[in-house]
Amino acid sequence: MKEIAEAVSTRLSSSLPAVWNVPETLSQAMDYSLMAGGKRLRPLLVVAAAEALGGSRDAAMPVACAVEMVHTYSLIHDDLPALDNDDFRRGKPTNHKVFGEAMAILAGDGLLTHAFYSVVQASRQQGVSAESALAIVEELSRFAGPGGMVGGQVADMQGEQGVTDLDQLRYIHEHKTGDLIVFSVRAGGHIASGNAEQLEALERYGRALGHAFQIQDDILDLIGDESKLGKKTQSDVIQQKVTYPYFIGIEASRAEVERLTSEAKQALQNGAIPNPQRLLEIADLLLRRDH
Ligand SMILES: CC(C)=CCC/C(C)=C/CC/C(C)=C/COP(=O)(O)OP(=O)(O)O
Ligand SMILES: O=P(O)(O)OP(=O)(O)O
Ligand SMILES: [Mg+2]
Ligand SMILES: [Mg+2]
Repeated sequence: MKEIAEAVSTRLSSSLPAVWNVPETLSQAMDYSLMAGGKRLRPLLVVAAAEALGGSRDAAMPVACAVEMVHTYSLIHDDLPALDNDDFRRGKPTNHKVFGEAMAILAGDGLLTHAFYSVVQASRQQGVSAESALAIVEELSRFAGPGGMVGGQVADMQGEQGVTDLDQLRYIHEHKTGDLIVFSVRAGGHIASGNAEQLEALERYGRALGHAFQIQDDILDLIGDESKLGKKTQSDVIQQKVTYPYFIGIEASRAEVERLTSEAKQALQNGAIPNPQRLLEIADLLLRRDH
């Protein structure tokens, strides 16, 4: 897993073609957050899902980088004063604290658009079929866009201002966090030309994993270690956010993370996925994560 994360970092750090003459500050701002020490979970899921179906790591790499670009843009914008107004992320000052708000907005815009360029490179450089690339572009727009992550972020923001019930909270989790995780595993499936049954199994895995992941994120915001997390805890309490622990308490939230983790693993065990081992390990790893 470390090896994959390193390969992703290497490719990400050289992903803007030199001939484009990108303004120096813009590429620095994009690089700053791309290289700030993320866990590379989503790229790992793209690669692991592709390999679980016998696809190649090289073919998965441009799409793995694309999802990390979208994820990174979302964190830069999430931290802006107009949204969560956070000063630290991954132990470092947030993008707007270093480059200013205007440049942070534009660095996010640059990452989002460049992600689609990177998906196309899977086809141009790695021989992923044009049809698979088209499916991946379609799903990236859907899962990251208004019907996906952006919609979830809007619901999250509106939830801060009004009443949220458990159903609405599930909607927020499903979209703001779950959809990019579902995208990641489905994209890996497309790279390996998976069939409908395989894509469905990967989606069910990703759905349960994404939900578990956000509940764990909310637990860590309450009781995690700031030095491990690299950001201030208690931000949900301060912003009066309604979270799983708020509704059902920490112990029940933990139990829910465990239940969802086994649900995720179960989804891979009906024989549709030939090599599910790494995906199963990732699920267990996330269950135990402390940052
Ligand atoms: C449109 C918009 C602004 C959307 C923002 C959506 C948003 C902030 C969702 C939160 C997702 C989440 C739990 C991130 C932490 O990921 P992680 O623990 O994998 O982070 P890492 O990359 O630092 O490891
Ligand atoms: O800042 P994060 O990554 O913990 O996400 P959220 O804003 O969804 O709490
Ligand atoms: Mg937020
Ligand atoms: Mg935030």
